[in-house]
Amino acid sequence: MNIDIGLIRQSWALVEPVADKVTMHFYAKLFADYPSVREMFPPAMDVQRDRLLQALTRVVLNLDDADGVVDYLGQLARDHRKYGVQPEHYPAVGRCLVIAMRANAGGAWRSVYDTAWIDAYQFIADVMIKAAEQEAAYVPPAWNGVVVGHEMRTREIAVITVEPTQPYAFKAGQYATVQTPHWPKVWRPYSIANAPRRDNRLTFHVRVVSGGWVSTALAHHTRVGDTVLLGPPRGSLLLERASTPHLIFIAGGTGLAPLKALIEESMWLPERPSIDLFHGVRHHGDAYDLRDLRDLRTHHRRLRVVQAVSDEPDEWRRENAVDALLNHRVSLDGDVFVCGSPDMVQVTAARLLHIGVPAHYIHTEFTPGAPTLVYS
Ligand SMILES: NC(=O)C1=CN([C@@H]2O[C@H](COP(=O)(O)OP(=O)(O)OC[C@H]3O[C@@H](n4cnc5c(N)ncnc54)[C@H](O)[C@@H]3O)[C@@H](O)[C@H]2O)C=CC1
Repeated sequence: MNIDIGLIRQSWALVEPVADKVTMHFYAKLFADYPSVREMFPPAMDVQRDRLLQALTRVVLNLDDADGVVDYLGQLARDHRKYGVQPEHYPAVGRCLVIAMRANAGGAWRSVYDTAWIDAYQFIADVMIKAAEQEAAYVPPAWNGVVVGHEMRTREIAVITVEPTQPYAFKAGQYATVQTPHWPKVWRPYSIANAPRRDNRLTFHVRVVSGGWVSTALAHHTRVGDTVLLGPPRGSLLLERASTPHLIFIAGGTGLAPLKALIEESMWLPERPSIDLFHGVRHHGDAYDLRDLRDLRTHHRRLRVVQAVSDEPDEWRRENAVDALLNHRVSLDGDVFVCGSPDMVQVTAARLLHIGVPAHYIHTEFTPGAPTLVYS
């Protein structure tokens, strides 16, 4: 890696305080000079701008960990295949990025920064192009899926089953990004709520988020027989992270989805772990999956399911999932998997640490520095 890390960091420090302006400038320049690139992006660019910023920040901060940066860029490239990114797009992006940084550095930009960024960007582009090409040999950029099941479990939560038209290999606990024909180019991640099945089907738990384009389209404007696009499976909330015979699963709302997949997978293990699942919802009516969870219990004798209700005014015992765990005096002797909103995950992990659960027993999808997932 032939990059002057010192110059990159110096120049980044100049533009980081105005990073929002840099990204706006970058996209304006890119779309003005290369209009055909515009159609690869969604109509509203806010989420996309944040992603570019997160990615750049991460690369700049980690340049001295060459292996880590290469892994990260490779993943980024594989994720970008579904947007239709081609090798010829990279020089355009690199050129506009340098122009945008220079224009927003308040006159302090030096010509040596140009050279440093051209070298750094060449390295980034080489790694990404190679990673995308390697994967293209055996994995499609996206999968077509037919909706084969659509059930409104509450007014705001749909359970949707999709059958990809080609084999879709994933691990229990992973998520897929989903695009509906209602919102071309807009992708949102949803956890797959089942372990891999012979019928190749994937089930998603979709809660309508206020103002959420994809969640509204999927829940309210999608029917059996409609098609969606699926991105490749991602995520590391996997059962292989666990090492103990007793597992504790703490789910908030539709954060239940990946944990349910892990329960299904655990049923195939030669030595089934015992599992305590605490599912927190705000109101009784939000307990959208009780029937399926009861069904799972009849097949998994070592599974216990506790439904906790946190915001019901008439409930004598209002508790979230982690309160319920403590109230049930469960022995905290095993791996704990937590999934829900980013706040819920953070608060729950902090409480678990506080009550003495070792950090290496706590598993979440949100790792520091990783881009936050937006389920809307
Ligand atoms: N649909 C999916 O595939 C997945 C969804 N998620 C995320 O899970 C979340 C689910 O949201 P909803 O269903 O609306 O449920 P919600 O977040 O409104 O509430 C579910 C439960 O979590 C508790 N909770 C919420 N915030 C908390 C906090 N800061 N501290 C402690 N407890 C808290 C609530 O009291 C309630 O018991 C969303 O943020 C979604 O993005 C995460 C993974 C997968």
